[in-house]
Amino acid sequence: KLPPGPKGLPLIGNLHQLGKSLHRSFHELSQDYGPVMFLRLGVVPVVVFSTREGAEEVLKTHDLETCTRPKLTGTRLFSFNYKGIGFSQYGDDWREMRKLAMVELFSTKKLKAFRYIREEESELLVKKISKSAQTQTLVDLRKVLFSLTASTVCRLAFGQKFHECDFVDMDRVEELVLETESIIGSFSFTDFFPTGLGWAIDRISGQHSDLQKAFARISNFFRYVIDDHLKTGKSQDHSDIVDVMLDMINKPSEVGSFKVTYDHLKAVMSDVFLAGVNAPSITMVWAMTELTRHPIVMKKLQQEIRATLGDNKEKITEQDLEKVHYLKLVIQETFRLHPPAPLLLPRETMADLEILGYHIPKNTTIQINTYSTGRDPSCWENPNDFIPERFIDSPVEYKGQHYELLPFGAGRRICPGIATGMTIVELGLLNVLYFFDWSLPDGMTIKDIDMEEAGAFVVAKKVPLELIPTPHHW
Ligand code: HEM
Repeated sequence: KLPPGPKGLPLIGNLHQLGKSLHRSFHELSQDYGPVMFLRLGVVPVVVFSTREGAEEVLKTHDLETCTRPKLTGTRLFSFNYKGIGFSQYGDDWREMRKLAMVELFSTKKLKAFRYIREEESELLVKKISKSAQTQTLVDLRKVLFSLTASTVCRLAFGQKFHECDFVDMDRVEELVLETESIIGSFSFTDFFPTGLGWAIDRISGQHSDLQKAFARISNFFRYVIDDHLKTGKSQDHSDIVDVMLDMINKPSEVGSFKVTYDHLKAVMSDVFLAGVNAPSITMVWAMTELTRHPIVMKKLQQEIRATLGDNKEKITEQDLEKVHYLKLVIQETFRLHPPAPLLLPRETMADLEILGYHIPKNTTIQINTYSTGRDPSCWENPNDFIPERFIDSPVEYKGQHYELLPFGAGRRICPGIATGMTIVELGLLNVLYFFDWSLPDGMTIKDIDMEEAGAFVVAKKVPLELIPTPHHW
């Protein structure tokens, strides 16, 4: 007994029923076909789960059988043949690289040690915005917040200060991340049609050459970072994960143990670059968008922040984050309505399974639609409204234990960058909201704020959020 789903056409299955935005198409179809839905994308069977119960069954009860990733043309290329974390199948490469990143990048020790990097980068953000504030010019929040995350994450992981480095400029980095995410998120027909046919369509449509070009550009960028490490020895700031992996490549340990290669190194760089840079900045932009649309919430939040932290502080530190409770509720509510990766990353079943009374065959792609769970009226009162107060006295958190709110996923493949990502988001927003008051440009009202989304597996606000900053006078 397969789950119900829309009737497909020969060869293409249900592909014609999906729009550009997969999570929205799945959401709409699930209103007709129910919370567990079966589709066929070309030859690939897909089951979509749209409720808390479904997400919990998959990610908690069947964690081990559903924790591999499907093999796709784009993900194979950008994970250097599945040598990294995010796109790799469950197995030795994934396990070893995730373990290494947990120690060298995400451990509590590293989080504490790298605090000064996040604080310095946030101070730079304030300086940058202050310049626009003096002249009362518009700030494109996407640009400045992307620059904050990109420079923080790349400095943490690659030891590279991008503002001082001669082989990269921030606009190029943004272009590179967005181009790569968009090309990975677009369909390769090779993955959905019988071998020869899909292969031919991808060559005629240009998909194959677009993938190769984007891959060449990103590989080139990684090559620069690696060469720079080899040339200068240990990096400017600290010994980073690139240094550690280069050591492992050059001095392999005892026979029989796991052998780290350049492909592992580039795949981990690709993970950090693609998974770590965009999601925090997208979250901050959505939070600022919702706050601008809800001036009462903005006012309450800024009053709480300023009353708690006191007047005329010169600098925000990470210790301040523990004191600003309402900011955390605002971020949770932002995640509920705007999860940056609404379908998480796709999973694949490693065995035939029985889930919620349905048969799910081995090698089926599993999609968890957190866009739907975040708007499920059986979990949330007035689900379409932005109400951070709903989390006061609520046990629900974002860390993968509450299946109605899963911005970072859950289970074995949960995001390992939760703590890093959350600190960047909290610190960035706290700086932006403590030091500045924000207004819409002349002639624009709240109603004019466009809420359209863009992106395939990472979904951002499509139209830039441009606001005027004014320094706060105490
Ligand atoms: C607001 C910030 C972030 C959000 C919302 C976010 C969200 C996610 C989500 C939804 C997944 C898929 C989880 C699943 O399939 O269950 C994921 C995976 C991942 N994220 Fe994050 N992420 C964030 C920040 C970061 C940062 C800063 C890094 C690294 C510097 C990072 C590295 C990764 C990696 C490596 C994976 C793959 C995990 C695996 O497959 O084992 N993320 N993230």
